[in-house]
Amino acid sequence: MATSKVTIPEFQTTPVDAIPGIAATARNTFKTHKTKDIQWRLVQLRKLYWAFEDFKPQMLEALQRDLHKSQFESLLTEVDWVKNDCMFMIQHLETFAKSEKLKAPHVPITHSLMNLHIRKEPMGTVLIIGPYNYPIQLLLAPMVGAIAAGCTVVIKPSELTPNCAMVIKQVIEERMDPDAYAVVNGAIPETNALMNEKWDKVFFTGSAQVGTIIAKKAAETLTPVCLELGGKNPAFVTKNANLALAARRLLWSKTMNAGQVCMSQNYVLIEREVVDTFIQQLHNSMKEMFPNGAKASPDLARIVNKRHFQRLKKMLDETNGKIVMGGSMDESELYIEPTAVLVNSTHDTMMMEESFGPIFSIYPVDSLDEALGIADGVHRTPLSLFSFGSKTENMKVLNEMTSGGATLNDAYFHGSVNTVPFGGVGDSGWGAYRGKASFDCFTHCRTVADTPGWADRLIRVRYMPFSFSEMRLLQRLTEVKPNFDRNGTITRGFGYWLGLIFGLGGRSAKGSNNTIDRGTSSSEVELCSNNAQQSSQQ
Ligand SMILES: NC(=O)C1=CN([C@@H]2O[C@H](COP(=O)(O)OP(=O)(O)OC[C@H]3O[C@@H](n4cnc5c(N)ncnc54)[C@H](O)[C@@H]3O)[C@@H](O)[C@H]2O)C=CC1
Ligand SMILES: CC1=C(/C=C/C(C)=C/C=C/C(C)=C/C=C/C=C(C)/C=C/C=C(C)/C=C/C=C(\C)C(=O)O)C(C)(C)CCC1
Repeated sequence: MATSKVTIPEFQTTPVDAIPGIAATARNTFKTHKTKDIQWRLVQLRKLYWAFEDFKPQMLEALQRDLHKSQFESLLTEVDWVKNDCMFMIQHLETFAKSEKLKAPHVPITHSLMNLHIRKEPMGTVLIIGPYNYPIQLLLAPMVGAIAAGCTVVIKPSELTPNCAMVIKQVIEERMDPDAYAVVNGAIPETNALMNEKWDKVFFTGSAQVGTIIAKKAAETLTPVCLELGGKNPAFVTKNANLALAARRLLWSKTMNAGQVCMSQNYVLIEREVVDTFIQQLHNSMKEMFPNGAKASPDLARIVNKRHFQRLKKMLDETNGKIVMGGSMDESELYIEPTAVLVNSTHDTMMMEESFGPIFSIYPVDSLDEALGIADGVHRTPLSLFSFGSKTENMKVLNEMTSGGATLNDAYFHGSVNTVPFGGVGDSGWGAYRGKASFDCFTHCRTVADTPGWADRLIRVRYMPFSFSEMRLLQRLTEVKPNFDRNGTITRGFGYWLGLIFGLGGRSAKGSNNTIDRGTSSSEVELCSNNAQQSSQQ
């Protein structure tokens, strides 16, 4: 456990002129193909698991020094989190990495002899850039995915959490294969030097502003990127919500890591008639969580540095709203009390800026429709949203507004599970990771056909000179007749009525007797998810 006897080396940036060599080593190692061996990857993941166990005291101490993070939070959301990630990958890697045989309905009968399958191949050499708020988890969890996928990896921790950055460097350099994995420490010059290198994928977690710089630079070499960015996340609270529960859970979201959580709520849109009760419930929850006051609590983290402290203070100084909970702060300790501000304009600083701290606004509305309109105007594609209302109201929120992820009747619980996909939508992020999605994120799904020589006569139709009689045979085998007319309306053909009468049909409306049913929705084959992801995002 954390102790002040633990020594952590002083922060040192990596010399900029060493960076091309570090990237070249990782690229050359990938070319040796050694990281492609599944057993080799498993050994790396096992080593990482034990490194996390053995370096636990240093990690807990570093998190305490950088963010004043309590041991409880550090274990739950950083150290144990990554250990659990390692175990999940170790247990499932062989399944994830298996080639997928492609068959019907994805493959037409005419192509069934060509042994179509998807090979799961590592993308290559990847760069992972991390933020400061979860300096260990948000760097190492993607790295687990990259190791599992068979990539070589260079990681760049945030310079704002220097103790964590140095412990991570020590962990990787002492315990992992130095030719395949490396850590570069530094800030903008070092990140720029890294971005001048050619990568097979860049995985970035951080602000939308820096994410834009990274995406632009990566576009110059058509390098794919996964971006995990911030957002102005709304919470909706209606008069049908359990207000005590909503208050406790939304306060929880602003106390974990002192609200420095990209998916925590920025603002709460709440029906006017329950605003007072909700505020009262927030006070009750504050008393329960912090019986001696928030400042005295050993559990509450601090703001990472003076710049971010001043940023949050400015939001509170410039608001036209009224502080209805909290409001105290102490710069010498980088402490800000969990704070709620009642506002009445979307132009308020508390609505316009991403909080990324223990402060949030409460905005009274007359209806859920009004709330949805406001949220759409503030940020159309937030990273997360939360809805506290009746079942019907929660479904309305889900149906009418998108977000990277969402939780009903709670704060960011969808993002508190390390094995389910996590990511943004639109300008809150491109791509997803965690669980199998972490493996997919760094995997190229390569479709391969292996056409047997003896089948050449059967598939002669493709060769010139073309023959229309052979084409008619091909059409008979492959053509699927539509079960809809030119207006897009389903037509109920003879087959449908016959099926209905004999109790066989009605499940799907088939248009004509000639329809070849290849299935429409469900598939027996789990197609590699990365293909769909890549094409929808680039
Ligand atoms: N979607 C997600 O999973 C998460 C998103 N975030 C977002 O990250 C932000 C807070 O984290 P920060 O560390 O402050 O983000 P940041 O964007 O300032 O820094 C992230 C990384 O980029 C590097 N960097 C900073 N400025 C750069 C520049 N001009 N050129 C090249 N590299 C640069 C930093 O050294 C750091 O490693 C918030 O906006 C938050 O919403 C944070 C955590 C998780
Ligand atoms: C159900 C059964 C049992 C009881 C189980 C219980 C009580 C489970 C409770 C689990 C809870 C409350 C877990 C809470 C976890 C919160 C976490 C891990 C938060 C994580 C936050 C993170 C990682 C933040 C990330 C930030 C990011 C990405 C960001 O800035 O964007 C029994 C009693 C065990 C019996 C069996 C059944």
